[in-house]
Amino acid sequence: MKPMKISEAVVRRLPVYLQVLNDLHMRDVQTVSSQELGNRLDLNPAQIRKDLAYFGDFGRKGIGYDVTYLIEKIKQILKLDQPLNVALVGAGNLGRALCNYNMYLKDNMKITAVFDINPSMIGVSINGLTVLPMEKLAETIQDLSIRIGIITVPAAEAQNVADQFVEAGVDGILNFAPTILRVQDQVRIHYANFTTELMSLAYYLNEEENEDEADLD
Ligand SMILES: NC(=O)c1ccc[n+]([C@@H]2O[C@H](COP(=O)([O-])OP(=O)(O)OC[C@H]3O[C@@H](n4cnc5c(N)ncnc54)[C@H](O)[C@@H]3O)[C@@H](O)[C@H]2O)c1
Repeated sequence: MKPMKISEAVVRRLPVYLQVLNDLHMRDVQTVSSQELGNRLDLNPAQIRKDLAYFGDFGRKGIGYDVTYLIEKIKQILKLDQPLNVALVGAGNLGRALCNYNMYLKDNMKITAVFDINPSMIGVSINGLTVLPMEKLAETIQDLSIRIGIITVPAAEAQNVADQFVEAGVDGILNFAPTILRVQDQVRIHYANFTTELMSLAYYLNEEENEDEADLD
């Protein structure tokens, strides 16, 4: 059977649901209503019911959703019901911070290999991971069945690293470098950008100030 096509907006909301559900699970909460989820996420409960109804009818009227079941179901949909190995290239300031964080082990995602081009970084241990030379990239990606690559190198090097990731066989790239990457259609690229987020936030702050100024007139 062909997998169901889910809208990008829903795919973006599912990890947010998962975070809240994991938090409830840690606190031994067994069931949650769409109303409670809506309050926590500042989302309309009807939107949440609609999103979750996509995948079957798992809410029970008056009782809500079984937290453990919903976690498992969302993980299945996000394909996080099996380990997702991730490689990172660029063990500099940002790369090291991401390795030290090393994500949500409970969600099956893990940075399993780190690479750098700088000889003085090779062999350095970061949170239990040894920095490997770029020559080992293709082999390691194959051996560890790595599906996603993270790029934390300077912008001028990002395309070169993306090409090496694609050549090595990854299916997705998360790029932190401030540059647009060109890759084959079947490889998906997502961008994470702290600076542009701050810039757009600044616009809204100014807008509020402008409104305040207008109120004073
Ligand atoms: N998206 C964000 O929110 C965000 C935030 C901070 C930094 N950044 C970006 O992340 C990138 C890294 O920033 P940083 O402060 O960690 O830089 P950094 O200089 O500390 O680290 C970069 C690392 O990449 C390595 N490198 C360079 N070229 C390489 C190549 N071809 N192959 C493998 N490794 C290579 C370097 O040896 C170095 O260790 C930059 O592009 C920066 O603009 C993005």
